[in-house]
Amino acid sequence: MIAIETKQLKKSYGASPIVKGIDFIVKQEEIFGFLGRNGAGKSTLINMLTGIIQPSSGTYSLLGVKGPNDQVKKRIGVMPDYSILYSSLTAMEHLKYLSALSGKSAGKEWCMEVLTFVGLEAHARKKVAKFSFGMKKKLGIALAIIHDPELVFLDEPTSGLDAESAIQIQKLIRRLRKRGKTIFMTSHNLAEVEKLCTRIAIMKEGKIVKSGTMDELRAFYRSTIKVRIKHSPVPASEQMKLHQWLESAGTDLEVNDPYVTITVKDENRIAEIIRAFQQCRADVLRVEVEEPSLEDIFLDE
Ligand SMILES: Nc1ncnc2c1ncn2[C@@H]1O[C@H](COP(=O)(O)OP(=O)(O)OP(=O)(O)O)[C@@H](O)[C@H]1O
Repeated sequence: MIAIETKQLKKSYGASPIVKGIDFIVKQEEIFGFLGRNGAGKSTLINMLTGIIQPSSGTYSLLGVKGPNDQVKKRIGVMPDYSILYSSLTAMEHLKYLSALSGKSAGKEWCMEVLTFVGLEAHARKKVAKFSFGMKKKLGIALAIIHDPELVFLDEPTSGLDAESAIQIQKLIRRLRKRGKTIFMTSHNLAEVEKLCTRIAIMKEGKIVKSGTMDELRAFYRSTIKVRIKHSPVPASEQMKLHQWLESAGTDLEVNDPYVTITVKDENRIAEIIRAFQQCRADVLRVEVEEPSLEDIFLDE
């Protein structure tokens, strides 16, 4: 079954478009990561999918049901912002009271099982006032799964955490998947989604600029090769011809004598470029090839 499907989902505030027509599909039991910088529109998207805000246009469905839909809401879990936690309540009280509020009161045993799952079993009776930030995030995940949902939304589950706590949360997310849950998470940490997610979408300024498995994204980026060539002077009579040829051979052409920089999609092009210089009676003195990292491309996109 398809866990999430959106079609041209949009959200504007006044005249400002924030999410600009998003189409994607998340299959069941995936950990799908939405990666984007601050302000890309990730939280706005999650808030639309979880029914907190209404889309301006477009449609979405969750677990095969067109949203927003109260019945399907019971089958999804949303990690709350830690600021909604009550400092005077214990972890156990949070689970009991908040599950009662949502209409399906959780028993003590089940609450304990969920707290054990997130690693808070020893802190069940501790007041949240005494919780570290990482413990609050774990309690947030516990609250998201207390009603045993099929699909779990986690908005920046590890942001602000130290490395060790982030790893604990990442392990927790993997274990959720092993239990058959579908996870939709946002992050601005490329290394994190690379380790954790089965597929990712890169979001920039309200649009998806690329999506796929990490292997697919890497393959795409590997096919982008930046070549820098140092050459001997090109005879004036040949310069125009060479320039025109180079323009057709790749993109981002920069000519800065004695260097030419060009981006090509296929490494066979490099040999052709060298031959083109020779045919124009110039020698290639040096070739430097740079394959950009995913991080470079992501930041440049
Ligand atoms: N209620 C609102 N009214 C007006 N603008 C808003 C509102 N909510 C969000 N925005 C704007 O929408 C843009 C996207 O915000 P959003 O929180 O979705 O981004 P994000 O990718 O989740 O970023 P972050 O990682 O910082 O949370 C921002 O420019 C934000 O100021």
